Amino acid sequence: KNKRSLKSILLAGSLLISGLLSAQQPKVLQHGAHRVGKRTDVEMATWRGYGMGQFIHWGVYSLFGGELNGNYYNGAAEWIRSWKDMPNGVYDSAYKQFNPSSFDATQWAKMAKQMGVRYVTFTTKHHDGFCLWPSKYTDYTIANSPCKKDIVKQVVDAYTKEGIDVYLYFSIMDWHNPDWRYDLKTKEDSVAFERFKLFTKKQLTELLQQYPQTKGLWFDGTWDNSWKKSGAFTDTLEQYLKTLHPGLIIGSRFRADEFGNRHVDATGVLMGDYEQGWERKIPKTYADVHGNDWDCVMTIPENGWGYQKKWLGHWKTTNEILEMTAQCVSLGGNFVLNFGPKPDGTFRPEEVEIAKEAGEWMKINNAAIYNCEYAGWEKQDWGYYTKKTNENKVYMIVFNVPVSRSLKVKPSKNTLVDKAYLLTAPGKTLSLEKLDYDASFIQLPSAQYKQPFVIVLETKEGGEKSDEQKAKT
Ligand SMILES: C[C@@H]1O/C(=N\OC(=O)Nc2ccccc2)[C@@H](O)[C@H](O)[C@@H]1O
Repeated sequence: KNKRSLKSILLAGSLLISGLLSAQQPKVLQHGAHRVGKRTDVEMATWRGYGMGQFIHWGVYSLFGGELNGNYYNGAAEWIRSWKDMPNGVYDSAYKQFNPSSFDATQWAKMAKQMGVRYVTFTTKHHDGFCLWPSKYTDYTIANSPCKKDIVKQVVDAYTKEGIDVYLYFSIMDWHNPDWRYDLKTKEDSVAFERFKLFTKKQLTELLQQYPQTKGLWFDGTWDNSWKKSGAFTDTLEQYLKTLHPGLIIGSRFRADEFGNRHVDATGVLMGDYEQGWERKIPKTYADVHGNDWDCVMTIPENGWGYQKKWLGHWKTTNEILEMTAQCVSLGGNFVLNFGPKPDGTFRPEEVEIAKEAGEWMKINNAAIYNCEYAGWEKQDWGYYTKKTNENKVYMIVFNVPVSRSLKVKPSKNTLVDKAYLLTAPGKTLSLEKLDYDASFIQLPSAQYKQPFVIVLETKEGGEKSDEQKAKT
């Protein structure tokens, strides 16, 4: 009798515990992702084909360039207001000196066009709360600086005129707004943050209404508890913005679900139109992107997005930047390079040089970057494959020529290479030496390969047998 009752107690206990555990795993989320898999509309297809983009961080922080009284801030220059050696009064009055005498949005847009970027993400308001457009909802804007110009409008108009799509960076975290909260611990916190959420909605509405050419919003400053506790609000706000601006593209850094998860909701689905977590890092393999759209945002120096008087450590060469671009496109993403204009509105000479050199390469080789996707072929040491979307063309972007000058090519299953030639010499077919069932060597003509270059592989179905067919022979 005792044994039986003990058994029934244990059984009841285990049912209770498993019930509680399963209660923590939500079956259906109210405020999680509303779509599984990639967006399939034309706006997102355009975004997917960009290949290369430009990021621009510009604002009051640019005045300091990471330095104050001869001392350098040991962090990202656009965070200098948070430096313990920066008296708030000094930073918060600095906007009265913001007067970029050499700012010329058309020049910026032409440099970007020459570089070959297809989209730009521009800082409308960074964490410091200073607005580069004349917002009606705060005095802390460009309208009350000596500059007075509507910088956002000039950038949107100039880049759009050059055929470069514009995305607006917006920081939710706003150090200047007294209603901003890092966390919601008290009733007062919640009352203030309700005001802050309304302020945020109003500013985003005015950005989309005043700059309707905008293709998307790049959100930042959404990692604090106050925002993570506002999952329902972020969901409602995202749906409101997309209703206000059909086709709008918003990445995964915006939303939180009702459990405070960001980027990926409690059921493991990405919230947002693309993964926005690849910041200064690139996925190693295609598996790492989990079938999502994504882009990588990258600084030229090791870190730091706003103008920095001194670039600490290593800054990337043009070839490194081209290789990162090829690497991102080869894994189905876009590569976005950041520029930090100086307070006067001009760029550092290193940035101008990189834009020029990258542009010279892109002018010749952009077929392997624009409207290309993951090819699914086995990666080889010589470089990266990209595949032209909706065409039987695979590109080899070659960075490392082996001493043998033989480049190994192993097409994906049931794909044959019909023809191979240098992108710059389509009339001269390259010889393909069959190695075994599924690989070939392309023998490069003897030459000095000083620059990365592209080989075009025209493909067709057939050829390589499947494993079970092989087994029969
Ligand atoms: C693009 C950068 O974005 C930021 N922060 O990004 C992140 O916090 N990134 C992040 C954090 C954790 C994981 C992955 C990315 C900003 O603070 C910075 O000033 C710059 O605007």
